Order: sequence, then C-alpha cells, then structure tokens
Amino acid sequence: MLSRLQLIDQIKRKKTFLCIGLDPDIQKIPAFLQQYADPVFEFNKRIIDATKDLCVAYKPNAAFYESRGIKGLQSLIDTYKYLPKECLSIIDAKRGDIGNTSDQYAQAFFNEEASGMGFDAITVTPYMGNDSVTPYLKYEGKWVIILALTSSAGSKDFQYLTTEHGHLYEAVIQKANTWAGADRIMYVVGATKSEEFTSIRKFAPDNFLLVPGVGAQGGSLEDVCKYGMTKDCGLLVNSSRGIIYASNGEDFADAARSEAQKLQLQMQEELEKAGVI
Ligand SMILES: O=C(O)c1cc(=O)[nH]c(=O)n1[C@@H]1O[C@H](COP(=O)(O)O)[C@@H](O)[C@H]1O
Repeated sequence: MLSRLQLIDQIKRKKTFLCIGLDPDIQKIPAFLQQYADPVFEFNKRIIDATKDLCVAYKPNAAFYESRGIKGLQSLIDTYKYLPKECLSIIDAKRGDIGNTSDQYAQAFFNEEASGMGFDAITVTPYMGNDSVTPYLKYEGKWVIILALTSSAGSKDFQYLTTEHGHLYEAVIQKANTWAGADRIMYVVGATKSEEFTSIRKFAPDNFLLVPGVGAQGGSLEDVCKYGMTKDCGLLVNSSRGIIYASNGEDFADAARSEAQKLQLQMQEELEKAGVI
C-alpha cells in the first residue's frame, strides 16, 4: 500500500515520476532468456533491478500475461512479488463490469491472500458507472485509475462526445470525483492529448494522472508537464516499449536503464521548473 504522501515523497526523493510499463511480449524479449525456466519473469526481474532507482511505479499490463495462460499468470504473480515495495504497483487490467463481478476482479488483483497478488492500483473503465467501480474503491488504501481520455486514436469515437457537463471524458471526471473514496482515484490521460490537460485540471486539480503515450506513441513529456503538473507533481508518466525493448541483446537491461535515465533527467528538470523540488 502506498499513500499519496508516500508517493509524493518518493517523487521528490528520487526526482522522477516515471512509471515503467512491464509489457513483455514473449516474441520480442531477448532470445538468450529462453534458457530460463520463466523467460518473462527473468526479463522483468532484470528490468526492475536495472531501473528501480529511476522510477516510482511499475505497471504490468495484464494482457501480456493472460495471453500465455497459466504460465503467464505465474509470471505475473512472480513479477508482482518481486516489485520493490516502495514503488506503486499498478495492474493495468482495464476492467469494468457489474458490481458482483467487479468484486471478483478486485479480489483477483487486490487480495493477495486469495490470489497471490495485492497490487496498489488497478486501471478500470468507467463505462458501467458507479456500481462497477466501487468494489475496487472499497479496498482501503488501494488506488483506482479510471480511463478518462485515452491515448488511442479511437478516443474521439466516444470520449469527445458532448454532454451537458462538457465532453464525455470531462463528465466522467466530474462524476467519479463525487464517489466515496475519490481521494484514491487517479485518471488516465494520454500523453498524446497534452492540449486537453488544462481543461482536465479544472475538474481534477489534485488527482494524480497516469499518463501513457510518451516514447513509442510519440507524446511530449514537456507539454504534459506544462499543462498537467501540480505543486505535488500530480503526474505518473508511463513508458513501456521505449524502455523495455531498448535493446534485444544481452545488454537489454543496461539499455533499458539508459532510456529510463533519459526520462528521469527530463523529469527532474520539469520538477525543478515547476518548483516541486
Ligand atoms: O491504461 C493505460 O495504461 C493506457 C491507457 C491509454 O490511454 N493508452 C495506453 O497506451 N495505455 C497503456 O500504456 C502502455 C503504453 O505502452 P507504450 O506505448 O509501449 O509505452 C500500454 O500498456 C497501454 O496498454
């Protein structure tokens, strides 16, 4: 469990708000790892060892594990257990279902005794509304990260629809911030949408935003910070492929470290510019 204060303290101490996405595609990880009993876990372990001082969060995306069946689930459990306790552990599961079903999803990812996994945070879709999200918020101290404005091109299909409360993504933020436990809600806003951060901050002045889309998807870290950073930082910026696949040779962990370091140095500059540190 990681409180808001602990998260902010870690950001200031490490001078970074980097979240590293652990999205290991078995086809893309270095071939020499195939000699290990669990190549995916070995890959993640080495990435984590090489980067843990440069980031404040790790985000395994469930798809990359579930696609490998039982073996993948074991890699995910072992990866969860290996994550440094000081870092925020986010399971990127993008779940959303009726309350009775969400209870089971929440147990799967939050209740370590039941499932072997006790992540600090989970990504969820808001489409089914309050009763689909409250089962996650019921877990004291856990974070719920709601999709608001995604980095995908398809975000324009629904998220920009006009409602009486502004665009749909703005209505989502206004509504979710009234729910019990809203102080433990973060929102996903894509780095590719930096021009929208100002309006998002009107409705979510204090919430942390999880921002994927720098690196492989081309979002600008500088713009995200310019429009989205708060006095407490308020941002977790994710990069997955840009870091974990920096090399597919034996030096992959060193290469991942140097990509993470580049982002950390830019983040330090932004934190200094904004007076956070
Ligand atoms: O919820 C997410 O993390 C997410 C939301 C979004 O709008 N866009 C997005 O790319 N993501 C995830 O963030 C990661 C981005 O990976 P890279 O593009 O490789 O850095 C992937 O795990 C995506 O599933």
